[in-house]
Amino acid sequence: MALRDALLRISRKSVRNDACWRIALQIRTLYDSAVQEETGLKHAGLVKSLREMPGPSAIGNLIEFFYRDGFSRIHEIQMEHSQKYGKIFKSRFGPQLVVSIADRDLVAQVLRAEGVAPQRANMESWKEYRDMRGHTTGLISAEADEWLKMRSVLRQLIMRPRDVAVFSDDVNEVVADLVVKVQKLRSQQPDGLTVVNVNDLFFKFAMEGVATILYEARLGCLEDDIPKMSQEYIEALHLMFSSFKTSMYAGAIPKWLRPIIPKPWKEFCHSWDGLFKFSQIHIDRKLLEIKQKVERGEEVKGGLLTHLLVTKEMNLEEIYANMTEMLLAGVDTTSFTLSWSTYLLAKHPMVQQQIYEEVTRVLNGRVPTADDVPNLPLIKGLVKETLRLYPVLPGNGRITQDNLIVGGYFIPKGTQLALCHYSTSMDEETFPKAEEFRPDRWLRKDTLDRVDNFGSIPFGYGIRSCIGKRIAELEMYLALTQLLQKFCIEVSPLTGDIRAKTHGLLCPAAPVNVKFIDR
Ligand code: HEM
Repeated sequence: MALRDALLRISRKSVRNDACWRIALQIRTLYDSAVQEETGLKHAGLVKSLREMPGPSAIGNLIEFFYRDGFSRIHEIQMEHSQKYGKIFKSRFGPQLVVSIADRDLVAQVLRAEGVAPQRANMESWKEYRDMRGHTTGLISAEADEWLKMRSVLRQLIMRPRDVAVFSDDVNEVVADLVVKVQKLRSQQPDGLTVVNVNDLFFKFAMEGVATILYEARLGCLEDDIPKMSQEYIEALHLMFSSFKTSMYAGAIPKWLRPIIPKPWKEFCHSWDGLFKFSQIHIDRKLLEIKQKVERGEEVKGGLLTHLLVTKEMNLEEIYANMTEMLLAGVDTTSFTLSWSTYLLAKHPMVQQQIYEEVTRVLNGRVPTADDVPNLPLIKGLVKETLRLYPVLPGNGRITQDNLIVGGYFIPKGTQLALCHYSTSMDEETFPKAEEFRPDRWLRKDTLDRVDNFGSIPFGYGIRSCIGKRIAELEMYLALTQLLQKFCIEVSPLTGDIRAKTHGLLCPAAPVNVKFIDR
């Protein structure tokens, strides 16, 4: 497959020498005929069909998920099934057939072959809610041209590290509040050191951090008295995730059953109402501010939201929808990763010391900025390694837009794929001693030592990958660096070994309680 990718990338421009170009063309022609032969092989029965693909039975799956609470063990089931059935297997969920791919190279093949507007999954319930309320779809739920248009606008603004570097000072203000909050919370405990359920704190930090960038506003989530509106939003967000299963059922339960089982759909709509309302209030407020400035003849300057409102590259409904979806996507993902990072640091004091020494050497006590990040490879390694061990999205979906041959199977257009990132992250071949927490495995000593990225792609890959990756990274790098500068992080006796569970996202199955001891 590497050959296939290399051949597809060959262009007249990239091969200047005529002789080389002719050879390249000949190889490509040979390859094309091999592919045709492969397609022929399918007809001759040599490429296997989906019917021949192994996988658990539909009834087995039903028992696993509904009776044995498989929804909270999706990552473990992924591992079990890939060990039992191989790197590519099929599962049936009611009428839905899903082909799971748990091999680094096959995942790479699928993602590299994507077209201009890849489709992630069936988002019917999200679309239905939006149609019902007259909202448009945002990046997560949009497809095709509608998605492409919004994605082209947003990718110009937040996809590169230098795009988000301008938010460094704003994020640092939030980090300063986080540090104060750590001090306050630990002082309320008998030992004066422990922060109980650190995820609660990181949730508020992540919400405050991402809102500072998205809405250019502070929400007050880290204050002692959280403003009512922010509190309501937090509740709506919790409802969305705590009722994850119900939200899933909301999509899975056919419409005609809703009068008999109304709760899931009602809760689903109720939490979305809260999320949209919150975004609208903040966006309308900014819009009014801009209008007043224009009326007064003042210059309008600002960040992401101001840019979108002033340039009108998206209409107001699209801005509402995207801000709502980005805020939703940016809070739990970031906070779970921060919780896992602190848990891992607390559990591995030697590793923590190594990272602390890097931070001290590079910064010499100064507050870090985005410009310092390239000089803090172990901080980057810490985040990468955390996301390898605990990818918040343990799997990702795609609906194939062409017929594909993957792993010797013919996969027709329109098939739902599940890319098993958790399994590939734990593959010993790509990551020796995969169970171990080793941020230094990500240091690029030389090219031979580099870990192949497709083994661990927690933000996805390519045109439909996470649009908030750089924002999340900036928040996490700045927060972890400053926490390490200020505190030695230790496990509290209240916390034993914590397993991961899936609750929509991969999260700690028990509260993470850690001690923050002044350095
Ligand atoms: C640790 C933090 C995060 C992780 C691990 C993460 C991971 C992901 C993944 C795996 C996807 C799916 C990519 C694909 O289908 O290939 C995704 C999509 C997305 N993420 Fe994130 N994310 C994080 C933080 C954020 C933040 C902070 C934001 C917003 C500021 C955000 C906004 C989005 C959006 C809007 C999409 C949909 C993109 C599209 O369909 O075009 N994410 N994220």
